[in-house]
Amino acid sequence: MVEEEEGNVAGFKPGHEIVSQKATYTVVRLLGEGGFGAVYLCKTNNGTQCAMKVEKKVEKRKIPKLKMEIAILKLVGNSKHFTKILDRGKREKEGFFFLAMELVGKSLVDLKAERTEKVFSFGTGLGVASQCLEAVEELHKHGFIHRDLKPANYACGLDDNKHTIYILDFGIARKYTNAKKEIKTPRETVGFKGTIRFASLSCHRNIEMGPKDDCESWFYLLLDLILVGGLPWKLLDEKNEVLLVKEECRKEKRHTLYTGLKHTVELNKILVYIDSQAYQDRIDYQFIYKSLEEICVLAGHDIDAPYDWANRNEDRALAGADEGGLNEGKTTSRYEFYGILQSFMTTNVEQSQKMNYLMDQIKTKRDAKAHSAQVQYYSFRVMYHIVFYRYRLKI
Ligand SMILES: Nc1ncnc2c1ncn2[C@@H]1O[C@H](COP(=O)(O)OP(=O)(O)OP(=O)(O)O)[C@@H](O)[C@H]1O
Repeated sequence: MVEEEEGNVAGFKPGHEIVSQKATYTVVRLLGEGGFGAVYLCKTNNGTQCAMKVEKKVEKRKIPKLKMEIAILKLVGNSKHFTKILDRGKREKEGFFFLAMELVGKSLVDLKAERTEKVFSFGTGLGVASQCLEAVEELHKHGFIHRDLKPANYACGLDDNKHTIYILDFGIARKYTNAKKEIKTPRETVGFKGTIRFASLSCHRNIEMGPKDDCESWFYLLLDLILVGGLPWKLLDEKNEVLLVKEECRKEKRHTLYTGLKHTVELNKILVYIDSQAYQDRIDYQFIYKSLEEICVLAGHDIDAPYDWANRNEDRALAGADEGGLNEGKTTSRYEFYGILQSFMTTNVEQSQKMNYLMDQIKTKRDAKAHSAQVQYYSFRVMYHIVFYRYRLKI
């Protein structure tokens, strides 16, 4: 995410207790870290598990990001695609805010990375994307835009909810309507918010974002779920270079958006519709759902069929979450090391994918010299993190 990066709370070790008026939460392990905090798998005193998001109190940040998350989760209530709030509060002395919420499963990035092809099957991709949009529609209905839609910010549910997709992380969401439910007057210029790969054209151009910009990011997300080669700007990191490719994909290079995909004419109609919308426009979500369904039918799939991961039993949140993780001493360090390593690998799945891509290029002898330098760079980064954490934890 491109924004200020500080205030992480990633220091809780397995066994650490967070006490609230409602319950005592024992940290089992780190689930992930983001720009503003960390998320832990916790156990309550009655044995139930939950996800605990923690944000360090930072003087500079007058309104904690968690406040926005809590406000949104409260607003949407029991909506299908949102995690339920279990507890929330502030630990004044330790200087952090927390939000205990319903535990969900793996993120779409993790689920995709588990597949040999590194993308979902066409049917799963379209079905999942349709649910992702339902979540966004709900958010828009309540007057908020997300501004950071990407596969990492969606996850599948656990157990009976494996077929449900949840939207996560409202840290940079923004209210786009006023108290009278009217659309706010757009600001003259705005700073870049979100993630370069999934950012809308307006976001790149510092233009006020509305619901249609979430939809544009959602469309990139849909392609990211099913495109074997990834989005055309996948290997670029520089904001302006990415914008240039996104613009080209609206003109002479439109076909490069759909390399290897079927039913591209129908898919492209969705993007044409999204691109035709303006900041203040009301989105016709039904048109998009119907289009996705029709594309599925054309491709011989059922949009509601079980997803690619339906028959897998293990869940990331629960894997390795046994009592051993709470032991003292060396075992604790080892678990912590695995937790950190896992979280590093999770947050760097994109880099791993980049490495895989580069390795393929080398195998096919395309520009081998340049690519092997990049592979060396990424391998070095992974090795550095492993050595650094082993040294820090003395294991
Ligand atoms: N309810 C949950 N259950 C299980 N895992 C979760 C839950 N909420 C978040 N996570 C995981 O925790 C990690 C960090 O979550 P999240 O993106 O919400 O944090 P963040 O600090 O707001 O990050 P960002 O930098 O994107 O703002 C992700 O890997 C996510 O999948």
